[in-house]
Amino acid sequence: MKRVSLITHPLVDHHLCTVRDQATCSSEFRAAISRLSVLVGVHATEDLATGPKKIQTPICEADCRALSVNVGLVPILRAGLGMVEPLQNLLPDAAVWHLGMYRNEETAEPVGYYDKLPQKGAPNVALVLDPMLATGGSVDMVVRRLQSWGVDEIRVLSIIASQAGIDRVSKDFPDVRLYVAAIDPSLNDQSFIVPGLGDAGDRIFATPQKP
Ligand SMILES: O=P(O)(O)OC[C@H]1O[C@H](OP(=O)(O)OP(=O)(O)O)[C@H](O)[C@@H]1O
Ligand SMILES: O=c1cc[nH]c(=O)[nH]1
Ligand SMILES: [Mg+2]
Repeated sequence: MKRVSLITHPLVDHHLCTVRDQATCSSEFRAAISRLSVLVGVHATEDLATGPKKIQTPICEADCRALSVNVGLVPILRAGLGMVEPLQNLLPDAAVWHLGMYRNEETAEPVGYYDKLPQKGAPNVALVLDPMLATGGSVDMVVRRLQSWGVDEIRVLSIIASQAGIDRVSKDFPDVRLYVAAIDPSLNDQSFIVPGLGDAGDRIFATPQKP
């Protein structure tokens, strides 16, 4: 099983230029995040289980295949919201389970602030959505929560990950698969990804970024 998939595609390269560029406005940033999410999402779903399904076409009966697993989308608020619609377009029947989390600015440790997961009804496969995987602390917390909920298989979809974040999540959760459009080499002293793209949540929602 491949644990970390770096999606390589000319369109990934092209749209990464847009999201990295500090001159990109918020609406163009959202559009590029959406396009990148589709490219990552197609790869992250390419081996989902399917089963046979007979379909009556206008001409005759056809032997088709349909998804046989229950897939849930788990965006990490806020920035993960930018990846929901493109993934819903690929998986129109998927439930969306929101988890709210922000990083403490001094410690970069994640702080949970929204979690309404019910007791039961965990999906077979959860696709965790967050454009940025920096220290890996937020994803670590979310994976633990989803495991305690009873999700069988967890896949993390990010646009930009740091090498340190990937190493941390892979070490802590060898069964969790990661799908990313870019792996950046380092973190700065505020635990922002370098070169990265800045604060994804602020750029998606046009809220002022701290210098
Ligand atoms: O890997 P980590 O070090 O945990 O960092 C990544 C997290 O930080 C960002 O969220 P942020 O705290 O900026 O919240 P926001 O999405 O509301 O802007 C980002 O969207 C991830 O959730
Ligand atoms: O580089 C980073 C790190 C965390 N969150 C972001 O939005 N960007
Ligand atoms: Mg943010």
